[in-house]
Amino acid sequence: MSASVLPLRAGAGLGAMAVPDAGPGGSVRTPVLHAQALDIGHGARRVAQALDFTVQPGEVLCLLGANGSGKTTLLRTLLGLLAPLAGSVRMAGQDVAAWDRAAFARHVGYVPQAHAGVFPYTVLDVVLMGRAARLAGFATPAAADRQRAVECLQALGIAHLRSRSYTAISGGERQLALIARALAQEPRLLVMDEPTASLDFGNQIRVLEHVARLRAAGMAVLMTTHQPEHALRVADRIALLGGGRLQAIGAPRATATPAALAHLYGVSEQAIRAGLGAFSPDEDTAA
Ligand SMILES: Nc1ncnc2c1ncn2[C@@H]1O[C@H](COP(=O)(O)OP(=O)(O)OP(=O)(O)O)[C@@H](O)[C@H]1O
Repeated sequence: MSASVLPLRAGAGLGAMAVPDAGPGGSVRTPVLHAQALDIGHGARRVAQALDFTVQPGEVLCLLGANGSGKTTLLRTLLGLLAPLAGSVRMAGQDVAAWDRAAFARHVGYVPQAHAGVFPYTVLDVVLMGRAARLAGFATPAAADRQRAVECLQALGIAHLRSRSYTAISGGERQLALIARALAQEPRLLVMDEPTASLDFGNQIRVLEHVARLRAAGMAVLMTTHQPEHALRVADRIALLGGGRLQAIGAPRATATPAALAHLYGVSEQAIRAGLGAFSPDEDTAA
């Protein structure tokens, strides 16, 4: 993968109705995302309730939770794809439901869990779709957009796949293509649902390294993962979702303690420590 950081454009979101909020360091900034008293679920079925948290500019927030705890339901609610059962979601200070969808697509990029896809677009075409949010009306992508899409493919180490059909590449390659597509949007906030789930060890590390670079370039990232060691590696803050509540949110090593993870996943602390190995947080030195 290229070591280059994809530059972000300033002012991609809406600044109107911005609500200052205390971030992880206690500083007052306008959150990229702010969930307040949020209840989530499907139809009448409540999956989690009373969720309160922010994502700050340039912050990586990792969401951990057991299977079925509601991580995907939460992400889909934050993105306006599911209606909140109660409470609100604000992006850059404005309620998600009130955003113009084109402006929203410039503010937020979404990397869903990789799916097979139906239409045999080339990988480059799939990534170019990420540029659509930045094109006026029905304008077709310009050479600069194609160049940008290729740069995103290069950044994820899959430029060699550009002419291949999206339906005829592996699940891990599709995952990387979806990340490249979201990067091509140049969003202020990147929301990723288990981005490393189907990747080999090398690509998992590359994606985590890329998350760190995006953060350094000022992009906020909200991602779910089933691997606490990944969260401990890249997160500024970790949130634990379980039992229908946000059980904790805060600094990685103070939040994802063996005791908290044992409670979250329903296994022993000893098993957690063994599973985390060198990543096991030392609670005596937790920040
Ligand atoms: N479309 C749906 N309709 C009704 N219930 C759903 C729907 N999708 C998910 N659920 C239920 O909502 C709950 C939360 O599911 P969700 O997919 O958000 O969990 P998750 O934490 O992302 O799980 P995993 O880690 O297994 O991906 C589960 O009980 C699930 O069965």
